[in-house]
Amino acid sequence: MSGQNDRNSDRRNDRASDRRDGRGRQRGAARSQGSGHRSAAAPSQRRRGSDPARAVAYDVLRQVDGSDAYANLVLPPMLRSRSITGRDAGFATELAYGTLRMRGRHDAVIARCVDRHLDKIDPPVLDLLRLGTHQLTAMRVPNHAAVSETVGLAREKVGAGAAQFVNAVLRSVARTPVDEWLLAVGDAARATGGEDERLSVLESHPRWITRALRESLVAAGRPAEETEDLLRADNAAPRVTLVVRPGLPVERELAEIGGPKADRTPGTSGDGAPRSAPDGPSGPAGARRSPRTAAVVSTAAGRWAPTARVLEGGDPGALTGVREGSIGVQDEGSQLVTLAFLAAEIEGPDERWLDLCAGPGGKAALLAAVAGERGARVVANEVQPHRTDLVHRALSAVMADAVEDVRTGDGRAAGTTEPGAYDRVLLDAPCTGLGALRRRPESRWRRTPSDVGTLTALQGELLRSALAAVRPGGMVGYVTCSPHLAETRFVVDDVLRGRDDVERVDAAAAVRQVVREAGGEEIELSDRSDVQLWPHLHGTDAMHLTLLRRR
Ligand SMILES: C[S@@+](CC[C@H](N)C(=O)[O-])C[C@H]1O[C@@H](n2cnc3c(N)ncnc32)[C@H](O)[C@@H]1O
Repeated sequence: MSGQNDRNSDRRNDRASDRRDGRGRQRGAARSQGSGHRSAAAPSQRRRGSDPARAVAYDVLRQVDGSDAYANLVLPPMLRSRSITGRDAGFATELAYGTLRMRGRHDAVIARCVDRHLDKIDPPVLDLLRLGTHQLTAMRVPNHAAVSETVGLAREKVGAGAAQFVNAVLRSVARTPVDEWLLAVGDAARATGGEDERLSVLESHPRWITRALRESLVAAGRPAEETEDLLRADNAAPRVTLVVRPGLPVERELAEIGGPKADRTPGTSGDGAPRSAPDGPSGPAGARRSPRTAAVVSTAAGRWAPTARVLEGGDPGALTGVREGSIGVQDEGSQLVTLAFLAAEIEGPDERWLDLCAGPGGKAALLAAVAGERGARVVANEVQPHRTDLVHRALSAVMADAVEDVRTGDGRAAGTTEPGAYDRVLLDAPCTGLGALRRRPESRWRRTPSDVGTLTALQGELLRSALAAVRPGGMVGYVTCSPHLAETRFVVDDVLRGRDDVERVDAAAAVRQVVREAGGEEIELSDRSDVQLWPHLHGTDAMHLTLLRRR
């Protein structure tokens, strides 16, 4: 298209975008003619320039790229400070997180529309191209709104010259239908690197991660073809799951979440009626609707853990229970492995438990809540002082008797300084987090294969320490939120090699017991004694659990 045509088309687009709101939704005639609701702000204070939601997404991308920030830590306060709420907040979140997750695929598309290597494009300009490409290929934003709003943002952020470049590239992206783009970049990737490369580009994962996930799936007895489902699950926003910490909630808090977990009598629905068939009137299997209507948020029972409630609507931050700590936000897989660790039986006293790597305290709070019920005590240890503070906060609602100590220390020393001092030790090890990629949109691009080597060395040292800190007959739970074989099976095999004072315990049986007692559906696990959960199969993070008993 000639420059003149581009400019004419620009003007047409500008006119078109006048009749649409920032999301690309058609505005009503009265509204666009100015007779609709207007803000009380003076004209000079009304929106000028770029759309605030897109501006937030851009600022998040810049902080992630320029300051190594974590998107999930940067975005919520930014939305709050700019008073962006409701659908606008939802749009900004999908745009920021989605663009970060799908960066690999978007870059493959952008690369075919520019005449230079992407390294040669200024990072802020490249981020604008990614934002525009995400709207054009992965969101239901009309092409003209996606282009004109992103170009408007570009004018504001990087100047008119670079905005022209953004305009030209995004128009080029918009000219080809999405299916054709996917076919083109997929075929090109397959031609250079085979099926792994095609999947990696289309599902936007670094190739080494695709390979590692496929190997872990196959080792867990799953078909290699499931890799695609797993990668797709990493690209979907996870549902928010609450943990209702046992023994703590009072009636008011249960009412706030729209239905007490106490109603989860095995074999009945949430209101005590017989359980309906999966996907029957009560919704998907296990998702029983609450009978209460005046709740602050709407939730359904989790699929596996008796403590889990899946958020269906509302802001968990508005819950008294979340503010006071009797309810938390926690992946259901994390809840399940923690409860399974506690369900595995040990002989003798079961009174003193250690959480060796406790920060920020999600599992420690669940451990301590159960400890309160069982008359046990928890010591929570964390190496980073600022994360120890978070553990203190997470434990704020737990019965004081249930928490013996919260301390800052190197978990590798526990086995030497406190040998045989605990009945149970949970090691939720620092790991690559490859099992929680859906939660941390940028992390797949930050992690490198060399992280695996560094972390596995640390994991091995921590596991040796955990095994020394537990008494003979006591239980160690080795947990990671990574399914990478090097961080799971190989670390455990390596530590146990040549030792006859440790036996493996059937973690799968412990998980099944928790699920059964909660009245959940049958859980699909491999026939191994260790447990690997999967986002595409279980709807949880890919948590790993190995249980080990000291002889
Ligand atoms: C996977 S996170 C634990 C998550 C936590 N269990 C929860 O559920 O909230 C691992 C933690 O181990 C901590 N860590 C790393 N090296 C450690 C060490 N040598 N000793 C103790 N903690 C360590 C990290 O700072 C991080 O907070």
